[in-house]
Amino acid sequence: MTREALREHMQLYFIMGSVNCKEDPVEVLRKAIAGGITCFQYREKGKGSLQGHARYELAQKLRQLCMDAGIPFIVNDDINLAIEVQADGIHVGQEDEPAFRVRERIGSSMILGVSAYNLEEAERAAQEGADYLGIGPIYPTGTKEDAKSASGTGVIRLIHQAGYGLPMVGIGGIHLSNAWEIIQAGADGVSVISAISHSADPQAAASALYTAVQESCAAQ
Ligand SMILES: Cc1ncsc1CCOP(=O)(O)O
Ligand SMILES: C=C1C=NC(C)=NC1=N
Repeated sequence: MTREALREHMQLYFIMGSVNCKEDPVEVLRKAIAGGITCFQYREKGKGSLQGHARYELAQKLRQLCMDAGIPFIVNDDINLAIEVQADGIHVGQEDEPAFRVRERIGSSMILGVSAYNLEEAERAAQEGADYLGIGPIYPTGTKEDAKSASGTGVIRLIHQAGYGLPMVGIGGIHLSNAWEIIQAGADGVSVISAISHSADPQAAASALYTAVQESCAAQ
């Protein structure tokens, strides 16, 4: 996938695992896709997350939905699972395996996403061959227990101005009301968990977010 195609897919990047969903994760993803998400990450983490065969089974089902919809299916942290289900990509955080080692394992065909909290981490990720950056937490979030303190959109502006040219999304506490600020700061899109996964109507939530991002991009 070209960098520009990937940039397009970064517009509305939904992330979730069974822990983040009140109803069946497969149904939540189906509705989110119907609402217009442009990328999906399977992040099965935290208390009560699935392991072993159940984890693999769910990954396979979610991957099939993404394949049918033509959107990238990314796996968080679990490189073995990503390879096993032939995911389109893998996303790693700063406390996971170093990006350059992940790249060695997955080769150049898979998408490699890297989390960055500040300019220094973004710089290192760019040097180590990341295909896109996830910057955050931007706003306070209750979804990731060990999240660092919310940095605000300044760090997105800083990284955008550094001009690495990498597609990037903001993440952390992003909702309909603040999505425009992420784009205005220079990100190519927004990444959300609870704004969609906790919604009573994931399709409507995704659709409204997608429209907000589209309008913000047009205003840039
Ligand atoms: C995985 C992750 N990384 C930084 S914040 C976060 C959680 C984002 O969840 P939400 O969109 O519900 O705030
Ligand atoms: C922590 C994360 C930051 N950014 C993205 C896109 N995914 C993540 N899991």
